[in-house]
Amino acid sequence: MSIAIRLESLGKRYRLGNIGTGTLSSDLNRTWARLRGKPDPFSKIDESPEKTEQDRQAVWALRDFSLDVTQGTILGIVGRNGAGKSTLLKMLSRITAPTTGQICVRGRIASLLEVGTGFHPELTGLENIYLNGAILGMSRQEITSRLDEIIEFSGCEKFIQTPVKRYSSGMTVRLGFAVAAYLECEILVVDEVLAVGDMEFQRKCIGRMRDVAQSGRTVLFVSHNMGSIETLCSDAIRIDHGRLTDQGSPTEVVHRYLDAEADDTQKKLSSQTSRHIKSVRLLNAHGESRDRFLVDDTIVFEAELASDLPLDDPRFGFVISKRGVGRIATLHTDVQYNARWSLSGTTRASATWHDVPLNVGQYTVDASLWRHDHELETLLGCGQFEIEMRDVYGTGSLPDAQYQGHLVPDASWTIENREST
Ligand SMILES: Nc1ncnc2c1ncn2[C@@H]1O[C@H](COP(=O)(O)OP(=O)(O)OP(=O)(O)O)[C@@H](O)[C@H]1O
Repeated sequence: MSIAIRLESLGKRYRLGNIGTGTLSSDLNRTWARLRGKPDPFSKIDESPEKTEQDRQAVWALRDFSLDVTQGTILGIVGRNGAGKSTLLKMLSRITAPTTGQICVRGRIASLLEVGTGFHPELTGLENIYLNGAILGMSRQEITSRLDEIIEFSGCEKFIQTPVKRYSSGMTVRLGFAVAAYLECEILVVDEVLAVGDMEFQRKCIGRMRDVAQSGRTVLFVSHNMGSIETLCSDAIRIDHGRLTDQGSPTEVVHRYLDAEADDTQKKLSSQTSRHIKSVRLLNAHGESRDRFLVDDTIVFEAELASDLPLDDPRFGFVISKRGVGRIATLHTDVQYNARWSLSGTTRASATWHDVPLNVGQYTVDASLWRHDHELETLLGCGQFEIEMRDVYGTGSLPDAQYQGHLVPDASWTIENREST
């Protein structure tokens, strides 16, 4: 098989803006010092003197990145937030230029990155299809021959003469995907598109990406949804702090990634000095340490508690909060454990939350130990986890956390038609 993409020692450095000091006079002082070639009077004392000013104001989003992708591969790209995945795709799509290294690509690249990238908001859906086709170097006739497929896949036929700025984010993604997947290209680059849109749309996208790869084209696919990486991709890589850290079959790469993430959380916890709450772990129903779950999964919240002196009648609990929303639920011995207990030596306390009905999102866990009304210790954010989507109702329609709330209720409907008399 021939090589479709070759990346050689690729690197991307972003320059960071100078953050203000907080007062106008200090900002002027800093500028005056810089103009005279003097050191910044407000620099932090732990900044190492060997680092140049340029180093300090820059972040390497991707560094020394070399990779060959063979034609016809569906390459899954995993890595935590800020690892450098989008930067890689943006460089491939020529949205941003590399700072170092080389990109050799055989063929045209169609990409679907953030929602709406590549669309002109004032132009209609139809005009945008022609615009994107023209950017890929297709003739008007070639684009016209693909038009029906694109419009049908997008499901936007009624609105195809409407400016894209009036589209909902779901419609924009559907049209964006259709344009990227049906226009003539040899390489398709897709960033996190499945996070938007419903189950039916996801199925269609996955099917289409498979078709694209079967016709010998190459697909690069970034997702935080490990399930879709495993089912869709033929190969996978992991990026960590801008570097390529793993490569192999999707199942192997995903498992090693999840294990490393779980280990990392554990290390962070053990570096916190705490007197009583020694560690907090999240486990799945099989007792495996995890920080990603699906809607309706069972999650076990487990803490190791310690006390030099025996402690009678302690009170212990976990508070689960959703990022940007606040407290969502509490698991607490006060209300859920109906027996007396004590803390002596090391004690393991675990709360099993069955069929967790939390909607997609990122959650944090605080742990708190009390005795009577006296707070002994609270660890804020000592655990975190992510809930990923699952078709819990088997209807193909998913509740969107933004519109339908943060819970996925275990509900069923009865609808009866009464004869009108
Ligand atoms: N335009 C920019 N200016 C400065 N820094 C940037 C810019 N874009 C990205 N970065 C930084 O580069 C690093 C890699 O970011 P990137 O968006 O590629 O990560 P990612 O793996 O795609 O993350 P996510 O999964 O959250 O989308 C991060 O530290 C980010 O803050």
